Amino acid sequence: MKVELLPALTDNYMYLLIDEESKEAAIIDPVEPVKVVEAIRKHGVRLTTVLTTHHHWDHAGGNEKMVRLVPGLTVYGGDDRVDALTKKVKHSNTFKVGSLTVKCLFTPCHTTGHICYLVTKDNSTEPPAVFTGDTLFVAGCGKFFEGTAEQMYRALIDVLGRLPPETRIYCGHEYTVNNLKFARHVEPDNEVIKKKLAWAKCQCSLCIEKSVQEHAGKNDPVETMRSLRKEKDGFRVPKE
Ligand SMILES: C[C@@H](O)C(=O)SC[C@H](NC(=O)CC[C@H](N)C(=O)O)C(=O)NCC(=O)O
Repeated sequence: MKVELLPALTDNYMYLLIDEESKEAAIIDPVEPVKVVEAIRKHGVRLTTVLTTHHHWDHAGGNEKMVRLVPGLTVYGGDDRVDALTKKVKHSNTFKVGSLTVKCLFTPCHTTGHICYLVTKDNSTEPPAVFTGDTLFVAGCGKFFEGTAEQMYRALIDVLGRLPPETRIYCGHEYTVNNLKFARHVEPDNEVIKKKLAWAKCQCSLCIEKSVQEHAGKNDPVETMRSLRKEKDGFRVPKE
């Protein structure tokens, strides 16, 4: 299986899940459907499935447009409030996307109908993938908008915590640095947190640098600097 991360809005993530064997694909939380269409064209895949983690607008708000752009999609979700829902799922329900098996994990708390999707490939050594929406983030979890601490504990420890340790986790928002700063506040002497925070900050600046390098068409920071200076020298500030 292949997973392409598609950044959306300010800090959301959509994910394009591709079964390389059948070229069938699913999209998780397509809040920006036009970006999804561009990605499926780029990969030459057939999008058949929308996996909605929960009904909030920044996850399900693109569903109506998504089904207009790609007719015939099956839209999965665990809540009647999910836009364009065609198939309501419950805990442990399974279905296929090409040769991949998707298992629904009911993790109510952030919302009462929140579903995480566990994806495995049969007869393969590939590690599973789980799409956790707003239940689990890197170093944190979602707010308890419609649930209790008991429910979040169950979701994180009893459901997601029992997945094989090699499972790859794909969460719904980028909150890593803020979450780790809070973790450092809670455990100021924890060296693992300090190291992870330094790593996360570094990743953020690398991402920024990477997009600037892409703009400049260079893969070296000094060459990028040279190119940007030259570009700015000739830049006409647009009238607005
Ligand atoms: C309704 C929809 O917007 C959400 O539920 S988003 C998930 C939610 N995020 C926030 O409240 C914003 C947090 C802030 N911008 C940040 O960077 O941390 C959430 O559940 N956040 C978890 C948290 O720990 O804040």
